[in-house]
Amino acid sequence: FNEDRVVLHDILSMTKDVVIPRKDATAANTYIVNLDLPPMERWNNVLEHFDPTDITAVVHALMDKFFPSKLLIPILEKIGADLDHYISQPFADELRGISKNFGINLGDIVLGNLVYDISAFHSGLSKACTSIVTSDKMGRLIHGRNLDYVIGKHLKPLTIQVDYQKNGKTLFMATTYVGYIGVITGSRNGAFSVSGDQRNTGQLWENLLSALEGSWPTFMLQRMVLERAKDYGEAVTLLSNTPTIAPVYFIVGGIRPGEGAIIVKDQRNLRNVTLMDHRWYILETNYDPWNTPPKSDDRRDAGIAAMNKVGRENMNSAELYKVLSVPPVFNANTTYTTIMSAADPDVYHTMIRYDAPSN
Ligand SMILES: CCCCCCCCCCCCCCCC(=O)NCCO
Repeated sequence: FNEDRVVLHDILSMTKDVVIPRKDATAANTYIVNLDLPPMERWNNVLEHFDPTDITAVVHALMDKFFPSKLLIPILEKIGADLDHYISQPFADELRGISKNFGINLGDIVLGNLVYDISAFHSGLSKACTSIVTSDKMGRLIHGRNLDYVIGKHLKPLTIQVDYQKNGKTLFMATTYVGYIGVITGSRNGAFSVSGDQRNTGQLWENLLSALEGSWPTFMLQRMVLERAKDYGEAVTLLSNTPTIAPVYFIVGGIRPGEGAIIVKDQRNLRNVTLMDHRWYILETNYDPWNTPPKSDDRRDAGIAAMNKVGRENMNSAELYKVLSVPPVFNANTTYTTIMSAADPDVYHTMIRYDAPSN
């Protein structure tokens, strides 16, 4: 019966008049995280709306993907539970709080939060993600990103916006998956926006050495910078000069014309910074700006073509969303699209891409 269904689906797809119904993209809900609360309590307000077993399922699915040997999982969980060696405060206690208050294995929650740092190195694993900082006709900067990742079917229902507050006021906005306390996408009002794209270079042992030397878990650094940096310049300096466990591309947008940067990082050191300057947009996927992307995964040229087709005169949040919806920039692994502008908090918007093309 299942085989028949697959065949029928294929035939219908080939018939031009028949439209296969697809799910629609859905706006992500926003939850407040109060940074004035003790770290152990900060995430209660979020986690109480979700089923903790969904978070454990995500971690196990990720481990299955990256470390297929089941024997490794309890060992990795044990290493993860020893978190004070590689995670500083308040992050260590936030993770303890999530574990204790919601009955999630501490090793699991730690591993889930370090999955980027133990999987971003030179490997044949699939990659995808696109970040764009662009100016519109008026010179206002808008920052858009697609977060593409494996196991999207588990991650989409856990996609949320977080309003990080201090003294009852928003300090910065972020988009994340429930249980993931680092920031991969975020914007600090009146200051800067930032997104991280995966960079697969170097070897796993370099990540491990970097962790032993006390480097930052990559996306906890992004969150720290959103909490501490007062403006675009300070953000670029901190993101460029702080050692991370894994290599990464940090894409930063500011609030003034020309304030855009692609920061290329090795495990410990800064590799290169490309500034926006007089260009009207910058675009990064998962390849070094000075290299040609592989033919098998050229989201860069597809994105550039889509941006140029819109043109600076017509660029706005809706058009940027459309650019991020052009295949293969938009692909089977796209979990969410966020559009943000540090100059205007009302722009911040995340759509969960239930409408992504299937594999
Ligand atoms: C306990 C937490 C559960 C959720 C874990 C989710 C982990 C998500 C890690 C995402 C890392 C994103 C990297 C940047 C996006 C990108 O470039 N993707 C291409 C690689 O596939």
